Amino acid sequence: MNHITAYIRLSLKDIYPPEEVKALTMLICCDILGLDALDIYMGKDITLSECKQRELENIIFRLQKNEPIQYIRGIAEFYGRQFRVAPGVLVPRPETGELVDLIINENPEAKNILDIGTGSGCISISLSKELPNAMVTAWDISEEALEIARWNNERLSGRVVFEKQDVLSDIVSDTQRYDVIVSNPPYVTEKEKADMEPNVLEWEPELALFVPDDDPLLFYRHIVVLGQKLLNQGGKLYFEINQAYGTEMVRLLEMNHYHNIHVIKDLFENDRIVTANR
Ligand SMILES: C[S@@+](CC[C@H](N)C(=O)[O-])C[C@H]1O[C@@H](n2cnc3c(N)ncnc32)[C@H](O)[C@@H]1O
Repeated sequence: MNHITAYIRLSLKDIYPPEEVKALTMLICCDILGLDALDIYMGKDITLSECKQRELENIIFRLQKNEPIQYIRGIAEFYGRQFRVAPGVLVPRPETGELVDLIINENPEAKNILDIGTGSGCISISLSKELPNAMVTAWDISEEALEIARWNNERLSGRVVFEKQDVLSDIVSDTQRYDVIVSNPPYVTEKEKADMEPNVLEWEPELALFVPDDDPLLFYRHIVVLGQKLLNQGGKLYFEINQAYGTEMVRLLEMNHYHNIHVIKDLFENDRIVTANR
């Protein structure tokens, strides 16, 4: 092991699990400092320039404060592309990539798609890239998120139209009709805060994460009602959900006259996606 990897591992070993320390070490050395992966594996001793040494110390300092590596880099990988991220938007998760994959496979001919709560734009931009015939609209309440999403859309040559909309408001202005509505809305209850990792709790935006304990389906309740107005007949809803509420989601959709309701498990065997037709 060279002295750079030894320094990184020693600095992080009390904060992150061993596998994560290994992954972070490679990412810092290769993707951020630009060192050669083979040199690192071979344990070749490398001397950093003064500027790179300072950069390394800054990264370690931020990681020790639990800042997500994606915010430190300003980049998160999602569905094969790099999205700009900053503390104003949620870091896209791999489970959300499964949602995108499902929509692409099931709706190759979709013409109009709406993404509610777009954050970095990871879902909407991926869909607009992968489904070139679809017009994609994306809403968020946060100006900060919309600014980052627009930036990602431009850099990735997406074709998404972004709108500031509060989905909880009764006067959502939209005359368009959609084949698909997708949403990964806030779904973590306040009581679940106790089980959350500090890199999420202390750094990611509350607005993107939390719902009241006494109304965990707050966003879904509004979106299923909206779906009855905005979806074409036979159009489809796709939700990412809190794993604790699969059964309640099915009941909510049944009560609102949706059919063909499916709950799909994620890579970790948790209820994570719900789909239904209008
Ligand atoms: C869980 S994040 C999802 C972000 C992104 N779609 C993703 O999957 O990574 C939820 C998003 O909903 C937005 N949001 C919160 N309240 C909202 C509201 N009332 N109306 C519209 N968007 C809202 C947040 O700003 C945040 O970007």
